[in-house]
Formats: sequence, C-alpha cells, structure tokens
Amino acid sequence: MSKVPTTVITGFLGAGKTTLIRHLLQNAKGRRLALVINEFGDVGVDSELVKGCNDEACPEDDILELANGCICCTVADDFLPTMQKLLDRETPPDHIIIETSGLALPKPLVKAFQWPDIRTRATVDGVIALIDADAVAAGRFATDEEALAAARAADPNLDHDSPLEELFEEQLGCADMVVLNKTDLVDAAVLAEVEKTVAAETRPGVKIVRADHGAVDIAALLGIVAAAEDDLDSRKSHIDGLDDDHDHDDFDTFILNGGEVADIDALLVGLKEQIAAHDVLRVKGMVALAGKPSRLVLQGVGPRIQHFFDRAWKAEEPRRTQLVVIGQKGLDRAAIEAALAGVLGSVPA
Ligand SMILES: Nc1nc2c(ncn2[C@@H]2O[C@H](COP(=O)(O)OP(=O)(O)OP(=O)(O)O)[C@@H](O)[C@H]2O)c(=O)[nH]1
Repeated sequence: MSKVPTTVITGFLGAGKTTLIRHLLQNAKGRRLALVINEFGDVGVDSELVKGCNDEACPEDDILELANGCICCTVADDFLPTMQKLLDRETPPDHIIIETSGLALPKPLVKAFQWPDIRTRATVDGVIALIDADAVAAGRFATDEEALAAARAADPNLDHDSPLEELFEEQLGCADMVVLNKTDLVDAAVLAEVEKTVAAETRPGVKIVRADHGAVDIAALLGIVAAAEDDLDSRKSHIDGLDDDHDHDDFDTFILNGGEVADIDALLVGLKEQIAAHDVLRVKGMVALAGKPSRLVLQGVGPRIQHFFDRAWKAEEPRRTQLVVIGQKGLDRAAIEAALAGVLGSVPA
C-alpha cells in the first residue's frame, strides 16, 4: 500500500500560509487534497477563509481544524487521531496539507510521523517554510541585543534567544523548501539581502523560491518526496534533547469581541495605534459592519492592515466582530480592550 504524501506548511504569523494554500487548492489539477489547519487562538479564521472559497478540490469535509493550541504541543491528543481518521477513510486523500500555526515548531510534528500507525500509511513529502520578506527586511526576526539583555536581566531563567528569532531559525532549519513570500513589498536589492539571511539558516541544498501572494506552482510544492520523518537528525532544533518539552509562553493571545462596527475608519485608526503601542504581531478576524450584508475579513500583520468582504452573513449567524490578537508575552489586553471599546460596537446578546 502506498503512503499518503503529506506536506507541512510552516512559517511565522501572517507569512502567507493560508494564502498559499488557497492558491494550491485553486490549482489542484484534479488531486484530492485534505487540509489540516492548526491555529493559535480560539477563533478558526483560517479554516473559515479556506471554506469561504468553496473550491471543488477541497470540499468542507476535507478541511479539519485543530484549534486547541499549537499542533506541536498537542500531537498525541489532537493531531494523531485526526490523521488516523483521514487515513481510515474508504478513499483516503491523494495528498494531505497541514498548515501549522505561525508559532509552531515543525520538528515535533514531523516526528509524529514515526508513530507506528501513521508511519505505515503516511509520509512527510516535504516541509515548506514560508517567509515574509517584508518582515525579515524590517528586522522583525533579528535579535534586538539590548532588548534581549533587558529581558534576561528581568528574568534570569530566560535561556534562549529572542522568541521571534528562535522560531525563524526553527522553521527554516526544518524546511525542505523555502517560499520567500511578499516579494511585492520589497525591492530587488532588499530581496537579495533577505534571501542571504534566509539561506544562512537552511540546511544545505534547500531551494528558495520567490513568490507573490503564495503563487507557487503545485508541481514545485508537492512531490518533493523528502520522507522527512526518516531524516530528523539533519534538522537541528533548539529543543533537541529536551524531550520535546517546550511551550509557547513567549506569546500571548486574546480575542477582541464586539458587535456591529459603525465606523470602519475609526476601527482601523484605533487598531493601528494599538498595534504600534503594544507591538502586536498579528490581528485577524471578522468584522460586522453596520448596514453591510457581507462580513468583512480583517488581516493585520505587524503594522499592515488589509480588509475585504468575503461572503454574506448567514441568517442564523449573529452579526458580531471577533478579532484574534497575538503579541509577545506581557501583551496588555486590558489597555487594548479599553482603547478600542468605543469603536468595536456592543457584543450581541
Ligand atoms: N502584499 C502581500 N500580502 C500578502 C502576500 N501573501 C499574503 N499576504 C497578506 O498577508 C496577510 C496574512 O496572510 P495569511 O495567508 O493569512 O497568513 P498566514 O501565514 O496564514 O497567517 P497566520 O495563520 O495567522 O499565521 C493577508 O492579509 C494576506 O492577504 C504577498 O505576497 N504580498
């Protein structure tokens, strides 16, 4: 029996994983793909967005959500049963795509493919690391030595590099291929520098492909045949030898709840102020705009915010606003909520 190839898509918060997967689904060329989506935060925004595209290549039944924390920490409880369910199907998918949360360490997930019941039926075709070229150019993953020294002084138990840099290294060090995304946001000279920074963290021979909005040919992404689960030793990780004992205490997340938003511009201005003031890494979710039949998807990555209408609100859905906010440890939830209370509208009963 041949094993079902599985591609793991990793990459920091907002790098463009969901965008790349939507592109993949729209260009599946007859392959039956199943998606396993893992998010950090309780609102399944990514799966909503993928379902919203109503693509024939990926019916809703083939989109499975793992919302209980980070996939790398909940492997045994959530991930393995989900894989077993997919593989037990009368007609298993041709290919499984796993979108990890932006904070996930890919190596523990790849290791899970050594689990006896999975190993005989599935293989990791490849680990794809998505990189936000704009964020790397802005130095978001570089260590701010002063800040690190201050953090170490405040917490003598701090035993690692800046959490953002560590994740950057962790995700690149496990990759079979890197997609350097958001090339539209940086010029050629900057891109060449970013590519050098990225190449310094990859294993030898790993290809770096440049992309705009995750538009990479499916033939390049799928069919790498890496069998990554048999090749774990070449993928260095900060948690090697630590018995997979790690957590995500370096990051905080919460949900901003509201009702109908009367003034989108006021919400955007308020959000931008809060993102800057509290160094928020990611904001994403749905906004109910007063007087509009469609729901508004809002996406913030670092200082950039985008929004668009995706589909009409269903009759049974409460018109409410929910935005996931993610930042580094110590995020001042109360201050952010207080600052935005006036522009988010009242939560429906
Ligand atoms: N300018 C530009 N924006 C992009 C590109 N790719 C994705 N985006 C935007 O970046 C934002 C985040 O994209 P997602 O695909 O949701 O990123 P993600 O990695 O799935 O995010 P998380 O699941 O939260 O980690 C969205 O607003 C996208 O439209 C790109 O190549 N260029």
